[in-house]
Amino acid sequence: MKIFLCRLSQPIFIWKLLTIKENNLRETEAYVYGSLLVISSFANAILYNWYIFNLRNLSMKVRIACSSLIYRKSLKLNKNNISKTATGQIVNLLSNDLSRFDKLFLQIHYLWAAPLEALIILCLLYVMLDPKGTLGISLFFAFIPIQLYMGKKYSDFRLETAIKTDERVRLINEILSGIQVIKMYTWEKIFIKFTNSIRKQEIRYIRKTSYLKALQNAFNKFLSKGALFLCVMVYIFTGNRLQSQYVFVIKSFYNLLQNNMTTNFPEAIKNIAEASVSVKRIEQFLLYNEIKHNKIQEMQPKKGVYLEKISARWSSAVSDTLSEISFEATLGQLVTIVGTVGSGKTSLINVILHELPLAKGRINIAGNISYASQEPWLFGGTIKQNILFGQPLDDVKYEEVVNVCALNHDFELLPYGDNSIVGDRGITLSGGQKARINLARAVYRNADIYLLDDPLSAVDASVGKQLFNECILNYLKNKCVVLVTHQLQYLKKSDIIYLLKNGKIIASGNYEHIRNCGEDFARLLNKEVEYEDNSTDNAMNQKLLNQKEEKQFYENRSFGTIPLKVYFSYLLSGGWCASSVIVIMFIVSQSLLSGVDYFESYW
Ligand SMILES: Nc1ncnc2c1ncn2[C@@H]1O[C@H](COP(=O)(O)OP(=O)(O)OP(=O)(O)O)[C@@H](O)[C@H]1O
Repeated sequence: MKIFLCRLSQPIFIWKLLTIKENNLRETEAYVYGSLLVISSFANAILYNWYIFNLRNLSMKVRIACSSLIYRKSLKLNKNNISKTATGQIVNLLSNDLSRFDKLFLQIHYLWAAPLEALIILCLLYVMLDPKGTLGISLFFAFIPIQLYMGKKYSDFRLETAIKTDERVRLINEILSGIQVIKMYTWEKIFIKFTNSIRKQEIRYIRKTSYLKALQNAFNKFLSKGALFLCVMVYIFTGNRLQSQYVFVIKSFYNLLQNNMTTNFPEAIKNIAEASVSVKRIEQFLLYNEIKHNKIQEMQPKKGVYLEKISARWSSAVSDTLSEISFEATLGQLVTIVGTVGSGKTSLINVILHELPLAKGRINIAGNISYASQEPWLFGGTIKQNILFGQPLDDVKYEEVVNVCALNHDFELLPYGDNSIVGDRGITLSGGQKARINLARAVYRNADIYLLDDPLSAVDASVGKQLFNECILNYLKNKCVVLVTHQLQYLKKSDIIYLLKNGKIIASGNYEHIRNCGEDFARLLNKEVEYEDNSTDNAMNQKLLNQKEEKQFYENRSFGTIPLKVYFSYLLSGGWCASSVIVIMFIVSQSLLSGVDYFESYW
């Protein structure tokens, strides 16, 4: 409000100074108005900067608060919803969507301040000069519905762009995380095609937004000059003699309007429209279901996992992934889950972790859980940090875990042992090494229940045997261990085996019992062997095929600084014709704008 008063008072003081003679003002009064003009300009500068500083501060706080909200939410999402939310979407929410708040806060007050200011200027012109002086302002008001319509269009385009950006960022993330595989199989061209096609769709919406922006800018430029022109013409054609003070004061009022009504007001509408899309996207993300942790029910005699006739599905569109499953694993037991590929073993582990919500049945987890996922996950840091995962270092325990997970030999081979950095610009580990570090992280954590999802698949037979005997059978002997495996040779040592088929338990009990209860178990054994043979053959064939392709595909690589021709090709990427038109239009429009200003001063 104070800024408002400072800005509006300036043309009034200018008017008073210009009409000294007509109003027979004394010299001291002229000094007073002159000083007030300087003071109001100075106060305006100070207050405006203070206002912007506070708004930026506020928008920064809101952005940080929302970032941490999204971050915390992403940690609480259950797996079902994580699969709906690609990493790309979260990255887009954190970067693109939240950045809309910065602009929104800077401009939001113009939504009410600009029309109010226009209204006050309308009254001032009416009182101070002539009713005709107000005519041009009506042009500003006439354009408000058009600007609101454009705001709506901005919001539509923003939503479409955001969806396409999500897709593109997700694809790029996947390409980056799997770049080694892509390069190994020489799939670069296919992925370049995918990326280009998604990028093209994204650019289509960005282009529409840019056209709208250009149209709005053209409107705004026309509006400010057109309003002044209309006002002056009406004044002359109604028989008045044009005086310089009249033009000067009207122009300074219209300059204020030009800033607020033709720049800040439409920007405010555009930013609100874009931010409302971002708010909806963030809201949708925050409303995703979270992992629900059941309270430990102490009535169970022993710590462990108890599932009673549970059914669960990943999405309502598919049939039950798991149906009518009763499962029990208690402290001191090694419980093994076996079954063909896709039979629901990992899904069962996800039910225990509360990642997959139950459709039916009861679940009771007594004790805390440590989990080693089927796909090893490592973060950028040392191997030691990956194993400790924030837990305090206990040297003896750490040594033991490294031993039982058969990592000692690997540490000897690595340049800095367990202090070697993995991930970005660090060393690249083999699949087996990653799997064992993943297992070591789970084992190092002190828990009652250990859920180990197929940790023995990525290692060779002798290391697998060592892991099973030393880690699972010996080190974790007093714990409740739930092991998912395809390695049927280890089943003899299991206390209970659950045989899964199509999401149902078709047999459970000890090894002898399972072996005698039907032919499924024997068939499973044979299938596993067949599958492994086929998959090896397929991998070999694929490799040969790719080696053939590799002969035709050469990778280009350059060194040194970026050559000038790269900048030129960037500038001309829209085509010679479009690029030349842009340059010519820029020169012409700038000359016209400067010409208008020159003509105004001459006139
Ligand atoms: N995150 C997920 N979102 C949606 N569906 C899933 C998800 N994880 C698994 N499924 C589906 O659930 C079914 C069972 O898969 P699951 O991974 O549990 O099998 P599995 O027995 O562990 O297989 P494998 O031996 O290959 O690990 C499959 O049809 C799979 O497509």
